[in-house]
Amino acid sequence: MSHEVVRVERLGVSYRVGQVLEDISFSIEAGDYVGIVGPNGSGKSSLVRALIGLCTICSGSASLFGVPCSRFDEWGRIGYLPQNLGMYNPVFPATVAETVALGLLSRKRFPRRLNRHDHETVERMLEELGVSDLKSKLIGELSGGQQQRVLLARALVNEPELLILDEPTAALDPETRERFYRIIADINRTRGVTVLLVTHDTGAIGQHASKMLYLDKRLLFFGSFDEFCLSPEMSELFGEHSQHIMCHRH
Ligand SMILES: Nc1ncnc2c1ncn2[C@@H]1O[C@H](COP(=O)(O)OP(=O)(O)OP(=O)(O)O)[C@@H](O)[C@H]1O
Repeated sequence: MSHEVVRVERLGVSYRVGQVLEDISFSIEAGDYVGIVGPNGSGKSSLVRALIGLCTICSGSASLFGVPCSRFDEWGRIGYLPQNLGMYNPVFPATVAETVALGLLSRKRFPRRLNRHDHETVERMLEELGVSDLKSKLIGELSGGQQQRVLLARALVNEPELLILDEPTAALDPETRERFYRIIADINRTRGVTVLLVTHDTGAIGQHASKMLYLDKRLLFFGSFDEFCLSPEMSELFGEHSQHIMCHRH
């Protein structure tokens, strides 16, 4: 039985302004923790967004759990934490607890109602991410870092099999960032959840990722973390200093 979670073949992605990704091919197995790196504007967010149908695939193909992305609809198996913060208007009419509870609806069939067990699950997740005391506040009233924690709780509440995190720690203070990475590493190790992490945070990726994917419109590297550290091409592209920090801390 195949344990392939993501397969991408000769993928191209374009916006109205033109093509931003070309000829990308790789596959990710269940339990992998993949660090996606590359310069600003290299297409990292576009790649993960294409997987979940948020931008247009103009050539090639991509599949999730063996199903072409265009037909995939088991969204409860995926937790996604988008890059953009501050997307909630201060008067957006949802509390923190309601926002996290929304994450549970994707696994439910009609009528999509939450039961007592669901509410307990939400409480537990809020607790785990240290935001229980904020649960009755409107999501738009929180700081960027607090919103980020709540959105992570929403991404995790379903116990997803694939977790896609797009620069998740940008707004977090150092202590919360550490805690955040510990939680992700823990669910990867103990529950075998596959993780795709887009980040510029070289230290964190060195501590946790088992595989690396380096993009710059094209796929310039995909392989194990150790191969990445030994690659002279990556030293040149990534910068010896960044590569050293990353590899030294592993
Ligand atoms: N919605 C959009 N419409 C048009 N062009 C876009 C859109 N989103 C991204 N782009 C363009 O696509 C290219 C890749 O952007 P993307 O956000 O995928 O890069 P990234 O590697 O995630 O960058 P960063 O590290 O800065 O977050 C950039 O040139 C960007 O301007």
